[in-house]
Amino acid sequence: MAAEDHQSVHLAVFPWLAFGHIIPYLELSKHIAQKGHRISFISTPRNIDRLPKLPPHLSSSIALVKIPLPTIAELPENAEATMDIHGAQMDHLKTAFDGLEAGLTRILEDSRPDWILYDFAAHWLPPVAAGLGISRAFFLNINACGSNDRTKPEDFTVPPKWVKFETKVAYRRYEADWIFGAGPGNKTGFSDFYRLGKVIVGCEAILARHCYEFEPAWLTLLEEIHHRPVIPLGLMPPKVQDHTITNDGNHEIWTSIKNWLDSQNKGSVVYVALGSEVTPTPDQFVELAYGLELSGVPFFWVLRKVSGSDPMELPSGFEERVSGRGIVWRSWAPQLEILSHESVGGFLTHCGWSSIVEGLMFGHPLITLPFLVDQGLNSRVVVEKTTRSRNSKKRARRIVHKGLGY
Ligand SMILES: C[C@@H]1O[C@H](OP(=O)(O)OP(=O)(O)OC[C@H]2O[C@@H](n3ccc(=O)[nH]c3=O)[C@H](O)[C@@H]2O)[C@H](O)[C@H](O)[C@H]1O
Repeated sequence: MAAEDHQSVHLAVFPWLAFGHIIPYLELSKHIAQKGHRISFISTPRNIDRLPKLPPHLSSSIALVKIPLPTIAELPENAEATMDIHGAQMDHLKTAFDGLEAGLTRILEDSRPDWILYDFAAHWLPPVAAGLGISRAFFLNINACGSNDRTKPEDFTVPPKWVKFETKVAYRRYEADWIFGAGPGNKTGFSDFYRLGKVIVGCEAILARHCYEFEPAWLTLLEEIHHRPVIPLGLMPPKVQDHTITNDGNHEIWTSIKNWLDSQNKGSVVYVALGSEVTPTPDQFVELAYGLELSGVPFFWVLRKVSGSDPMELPSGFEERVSGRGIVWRSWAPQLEILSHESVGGFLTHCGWSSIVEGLMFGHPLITLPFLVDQGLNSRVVVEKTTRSRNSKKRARRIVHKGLGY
């Protein structure tokens, strides 16, 4: 709603620490600021410093507010900026995130925004905001089917009993076990689903990075089971220029990557990336390397540097054997730029929701390799939705762009 139709409102925006959340939250903040409203975008200093540059005309409407993450001995120095953490360290990161409660409460007490837009992890936030008279919305930037809670692993391997429409979207048993393993075993004792349940119960509206054109059933179900308005925002396909993480020496990086892509045949390269939170086990990692080697196709593999776990060694002689045909990239990659290059012809993805949207917006065939959280569901939803039609590439592009009226 444009501000001139109503008075301008002030929204505090508080995403989870991974860039798969931060980027869509920042995109949404820009759309809202564009309508004449004021934003306080809150995250840790390192994440704020790495945000893509704001468009000059919005910089006065979007305040970037830094809130230092409490230091936890078990966490590497810049854990939230790189997400190069795994297993128990993710639990420690969520404990550190919970340690932001006092600082965020002070920010809200001082600035008194009209609304706060928050993410799945801040289970403690709704009562704090309600106590200050601040209205609350939860921005669900994962697939709508990822938010339906269950109570034990086996419940996850079939669609929930309250789903009345035909679907095969459910977890594999190993994915369901991961969810429970990430829950009771972790330091804070909260599983992601516990956090999700608390933030949904505590909000007055759910904004969803989704659109009825992609699939209406889960969105409608969300409203029915949570008895709250669900506002689909569309799939929010980002613009390349709005996506570039700053101060990572981007221009030189992109130039070197582009030169290699330019040397490959059109549509020949498989782009391989597992988002900002996934750390494969050493065995999974080696299997992925052998798979790429045996495929015989050119590839660009974004390889997560892992801290605090077993060394992730590539099979001996791997890089020599694939030299010239495959690139192993060991730091943050300009993903959107790479996906936009004409030499890329396929995307092997962990099925993080942002990566799926980005793969679909360029009409790339997706090779789905889900690992955790909602990724298994995202994989099944995409397969269920985009393989039905004859020309799924065109349909995928159309759905993504129609979703936000692009
Ligand atoms: C939403 C949810 O949060 C997490 O997202 P995660 O960061 O892992 O993955 P994406 O959602 O693809 O988001 C990753 C984002 O980082 C960008 N990127 C990543 C790596 C890189 O080297 N360069 C980049 O530009 C990428 O373009 C995308 O925008 C969980 O997985 C969850 O499953 C997912 O649905």
